[in-house]
Amino acid sequence: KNLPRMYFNLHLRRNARRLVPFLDPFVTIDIVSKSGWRSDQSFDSRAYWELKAYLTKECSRDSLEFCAEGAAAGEGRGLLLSLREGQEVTDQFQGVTVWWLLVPSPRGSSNEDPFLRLMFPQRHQRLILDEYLPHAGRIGRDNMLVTIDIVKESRTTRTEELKSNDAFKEVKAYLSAVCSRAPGVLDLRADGAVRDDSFLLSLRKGQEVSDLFRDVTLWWLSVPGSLSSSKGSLRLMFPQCHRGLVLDEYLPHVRREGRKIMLGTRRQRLYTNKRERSFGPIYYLLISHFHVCMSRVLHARSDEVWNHVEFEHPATFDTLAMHPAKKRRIMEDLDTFCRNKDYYRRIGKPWKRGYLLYGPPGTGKSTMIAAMANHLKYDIYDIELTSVKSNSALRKLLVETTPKSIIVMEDIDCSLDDFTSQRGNRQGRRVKKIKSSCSDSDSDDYSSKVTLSGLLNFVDDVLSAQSGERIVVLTTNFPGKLDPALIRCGRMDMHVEMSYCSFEAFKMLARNYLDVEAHPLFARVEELLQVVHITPADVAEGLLPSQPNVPGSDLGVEACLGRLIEELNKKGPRAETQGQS
Ligand SMILES: Nc1ncnc2c1ncn2[C@@H]1O[C@H](COP(=O)(O)OP(=O)(O)OP(=O)(O)O)[C@@H](O)[C@H]1O
Repeated sequence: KNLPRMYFNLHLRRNARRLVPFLDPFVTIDIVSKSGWRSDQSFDSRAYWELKAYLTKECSRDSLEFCAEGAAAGEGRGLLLSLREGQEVTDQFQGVTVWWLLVPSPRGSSNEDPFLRLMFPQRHQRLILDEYLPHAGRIGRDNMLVTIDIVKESRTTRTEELKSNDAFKEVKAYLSAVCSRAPGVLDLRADGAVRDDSFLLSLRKGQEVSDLFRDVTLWWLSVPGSLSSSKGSLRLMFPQCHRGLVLDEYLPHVRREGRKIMLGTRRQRLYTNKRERSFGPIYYLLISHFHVCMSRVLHARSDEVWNHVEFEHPATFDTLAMHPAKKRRIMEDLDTFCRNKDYYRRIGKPWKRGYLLYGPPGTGKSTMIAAMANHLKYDIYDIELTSVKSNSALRKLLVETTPKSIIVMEDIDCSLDDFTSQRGNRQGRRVKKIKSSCSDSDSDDYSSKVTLSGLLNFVDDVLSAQSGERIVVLTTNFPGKLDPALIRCGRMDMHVEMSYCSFEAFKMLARNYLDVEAHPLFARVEELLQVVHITPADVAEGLLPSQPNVPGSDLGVEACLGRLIEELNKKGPRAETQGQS
């Protein structure tokens, strides 16, 4: 009985559906990936990529099937989910339903990319064209991926040569920390053991890791280098809507943290300037014949103006024997300098500080420099001025120094052209202690043409123009001989006298060398130190225990103190005038 009614209903519904397009027809818009009047002049259609990014964001809520893209093919997991070819999704806008379809490109078409097809009822045409599409474009734009490549090497503006990029090193160090806490990243490289007991983790080529910053997920990808371009890069990817956050906050944060990690794990270095060699006429003849290739060789060599070794001097402010108040003042001065980057910027002063250390030989000037470097974890650049042939060579040396370094010029009174009378007898003695392991320091030619005015210029101009903090230390045995311009306040901000051994300094040396705080013989030593001038170096020599394996034994201590008292008696009060010329 119901059969005719059922048949009638079905028939009615089917025909009614056929009628709908006539009553309420659909509009179809195809958005292609390339546009242009001619096929050979096509260019990427911005609308296509924006709408694709929009669909990625909006449709990922309900859809169950996706295509994952974002990073270039084969370069990792990617960030953006997108529709599969032939897949259809719906979207709602102000109560209106629209259909999106990713249509494969027709066979034989010049454009191989699929295109996006939008369908909606014609009666909503104005709403869709005037409001929905601009709205979708805006959201899509915000979700398009921005990529930033931090390259391993960059070109210097001065010489246009490739130079390692500091930002790359900092990002790599930062990512090392990210990698070590990312549970999903299972294959890591542990390269560059920077301390005896630690490794720097890094991504393998093509590997990705995500990082979370203020609730925003960002992705890093290690991009291999190519023959034509650089040695590779680290690629940062993030949605466009976070551009401000990434550029203004995240990247500076990455560099800051990376620098901290590098500082905590790196080894300090001691740099010494390479000796410049003079060339004879045959060399110049060769140059004229093989100009192009030789100039390349020379150019490659010209950047290597420094030799370096790892800096492992054990001296610290704890082991440095000097009056405690004076020592504290120097340490506070160094700490204040390091902390006050913003202050220096605010008052328009370059972030550098000069220290003049003066005093007789053996009073601890070199030891003080090593203690400063160890305290601040800075590198040392030791400039042997007598091997620097010209003012321009000195400029190059200073330009190549890095931030967080102490630039040292020892025995400055004997090193400049303006002090020629002194040079011969002082050379050879000066570069001895903290860089004894460096092979390139032997020197037999003292024909430096660095002038005082050149030095003043560079300490002021070159170092002031560089970014990052630098400390300049000059040492001398004869402060009275130095040109006042060189040591005036602003160039040498702090003058530190390294004096003969006081009783306070002696007690520190006794504690370090003999492990004793007090002893009956101390009273005699104190008496003698009031009238005898002896350097800490000589005291240290006297205190070296005769039985090094038993530093605390009474016999050892007694014998050492006795030997020192003998030495002091031998020197006698007349020693007061020595070394003070
Ligand atoms: N104040 C000090 N505290 C601890 N050790 C010292 C001190 N002064 C000197 N010494 C010891 O004496 C040795 C020589 O000292 P140092 O080379 O620092 O003196 P200097 O003033 O730089 O001498 P020069 O003017 O000859 O270069 C050091 O290796 C160190 O062991």
